[in-house]
Amino acid sequence: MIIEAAPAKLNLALHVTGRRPDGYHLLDSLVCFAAVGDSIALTPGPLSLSIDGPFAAGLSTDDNLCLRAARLVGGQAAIRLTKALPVASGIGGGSADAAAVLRGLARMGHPLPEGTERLGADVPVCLASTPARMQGVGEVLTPLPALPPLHLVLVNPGIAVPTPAIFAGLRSRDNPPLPPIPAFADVDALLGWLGTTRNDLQPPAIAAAPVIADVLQALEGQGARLARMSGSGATCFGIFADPGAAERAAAALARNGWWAVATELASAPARG
Ligand SMILES: C[C@@](CO)(OP(=O)(O)O)[C@H](O)COP(=O)(O)OP(=O)(O)OC[C@H]1O[C@@H](n2ccc(N)nc2=O)[C@H](O)[C@@H]1O
Ligand SMILES: Nc1ncnc2c1ncn2[C@@H]1O[C@H](COP(=O)(O)OP(=O)(O)O)[C@@H](O)[C@H]1O
Repeated sequence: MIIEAAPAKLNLALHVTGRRPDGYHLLDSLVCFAAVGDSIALTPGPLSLSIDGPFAAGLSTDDNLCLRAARLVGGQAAIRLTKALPVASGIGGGSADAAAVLRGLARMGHPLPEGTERLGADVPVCLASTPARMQGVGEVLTPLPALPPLHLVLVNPGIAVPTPAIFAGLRSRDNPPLPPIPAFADVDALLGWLGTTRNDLQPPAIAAAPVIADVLQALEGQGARLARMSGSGATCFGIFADPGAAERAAAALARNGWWAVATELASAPARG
């Protein structure tokens, strides 16, 4: 059996810089991955999918990105998806799962295909699951040096936010790109740089789901040095000073009935 982790994707900064004629938006995003995520297990055999884990109930086994990824390369395997991330939540769960299936099938002899952004705009960046600048509609990737260690809390208030509706709610589609991304010497340097950036999808997401503003305020109230939404929401992240502060904040925010986890950055996926 082959096991692949599918780490949660975080857009630490996300600028929307334009729109293509087909309606897809041009992005400029600093993307990294957390040490929390879904898990994929592949066993050689006829193609099938089973799903377990805390968020399994939100998903269908028919039209699932795991199966679409396997079909793209003609992979034959029984796929078991353990769904630990909330669905449709701005942390790339479906894209991370599809990328993990492709990585696993590559280990079984199916080379990684071209054009994986057709499965989902976040699939290319999820294939490497290491820090990157993501541009184009998600397919233009520039790998970045390792980020400084981060003490993160991820919080989702339990509402699924549909990505197309959030893009449709943008007031401005031609925003400035990210400033140049330096190699960050430490977390203070990263926080200083992040302070000059935004998530352009945050205002339309808050308009659609005002509880996101409550989540951000609650993260700040727990001492987050930066609180921001990831992707099209509704998951938000906080960057804390140390692991203890992150653990205490996650425990306090979970008492609101929210999904809240303290975590770190992911290490690069194992190759095998
Ligand atoms: C916004 C981002 C930022 O990382 O993250 P999430 O909120 O999904 O995590 C991604 O670009 C989302 O990626 P993903 O969720 O894979 O998107 P897709 O399935 O390809 O597209 C869903 C829909 O979002 C819109 N979309 C997506 C990507 C993009 N660059 N421009 C868009 O306008 C389109 O309306 C598209 O039909
Ligand atoms: N394996 C999967 N995990 C999550 N969502 C999936 C999966 N397969 C298909 N989907 C569908 O993709 C949509 C986007 O989900 P997801 O990738 O979790 O969003 P986001 O990138 O915003 O976190 C959902 O509406 C969901 O029904």
